[in-house]
Amino acid sequence: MTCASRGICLITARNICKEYCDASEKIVIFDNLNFTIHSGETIALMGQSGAGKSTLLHLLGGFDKPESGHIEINSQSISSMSDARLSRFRRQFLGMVFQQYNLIPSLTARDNISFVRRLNGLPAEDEFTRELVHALQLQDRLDHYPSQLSGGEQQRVAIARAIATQPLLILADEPTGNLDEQTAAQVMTMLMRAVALQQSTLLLVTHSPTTASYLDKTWRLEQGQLLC
Ligand SMILES: Nc1ncnc2c1ncn2[C@@H]1O[C@H](COP(=O)(O)OP(=O)(O)OP(=O)(O)O)[C@@H](O)[C@H]1O
Repeated sequence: MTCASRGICLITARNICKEYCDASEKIVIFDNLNFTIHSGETIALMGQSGAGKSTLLHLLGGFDKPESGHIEINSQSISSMSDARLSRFRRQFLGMVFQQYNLIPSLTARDNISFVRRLNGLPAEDEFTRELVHALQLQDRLDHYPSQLSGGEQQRVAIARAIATQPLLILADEPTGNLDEQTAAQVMTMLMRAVALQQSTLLLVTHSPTTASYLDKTWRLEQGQLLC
C-alpha cells in the first residue's frame, strides 16, 4: 500500500504479524500488515471496537512488539531497539496519548506536563505551553493531582503532555473520547495547530467522524487490513 507522497517517509511497517494468545485461544490481530506514513501526514484511524487500533499504536510506539515483521520510524528500526534506546527514541520523537491516559499519579497536572519537557532539556514552561494549557482549559487545574481531576480533565492533561515537547510523531488513542462536543472541538483545534507548527505527523484513533474530519485522511482497520 502506498500513501500520498508528502514529505519523506517517516514510518514503514513491513509484514507485521501480531497475535495474542491465552490458555484457550489465539487471536490474530494482524497477518502481514504493510503501510507507510509520510512526514507531516495527519491520519485518522477508525474501525470497529476490537479491530486492533490501539494494538497498532502500541506497536508503533514500541510499547509492544510484533511476532514478526519490521517497523522503521525515522530510518530507525524500532522492532530491534534495546529498551534504553527505545526510551531515548520515544523521549526525542514521540508524543503518545494513551486510551487510559497513563498520567503519573504522584505528580500534579503541571508537573505531568513539565516532566517530559525537562527530560528533553526544555524549560518547564514557555509561551507555547502556556498557550497549550489555556487552549485545553487547564489553567485552573494545574495544581491538582490526576485523582482530583475528572476523566475529561485527565484526558486533556494527557494531550498537553503528549504535545508539550512538540514531537515529530504524535500517536493519539481516542483523545476526544471522554470530551463533550465543544471541548473536543477546542482540543482538536489546538492539537492541529501544534501539529502544523512543528509539522508533526499524527496518527489518531477515533470513533468520531467529526474528530476524523480535522485530519488529512482516514484509514479504516478491518479484519487485520488497513483500508486507505
Ligand atoms: N494483552 C492482550 N491479551 C489478549 N488479547 C488482547 C490483549 N490486548 C488486546 N487484546 C485483544 O486484541 C483485540 C484488539 O484490541 P485493541 O485494543 O487493539 O482494539 P481497538 O480496535 O483499539 O478497540 P477499541 O475501539 O474498543 O478501543 C481485541 O479483541 C482485544 O480483546
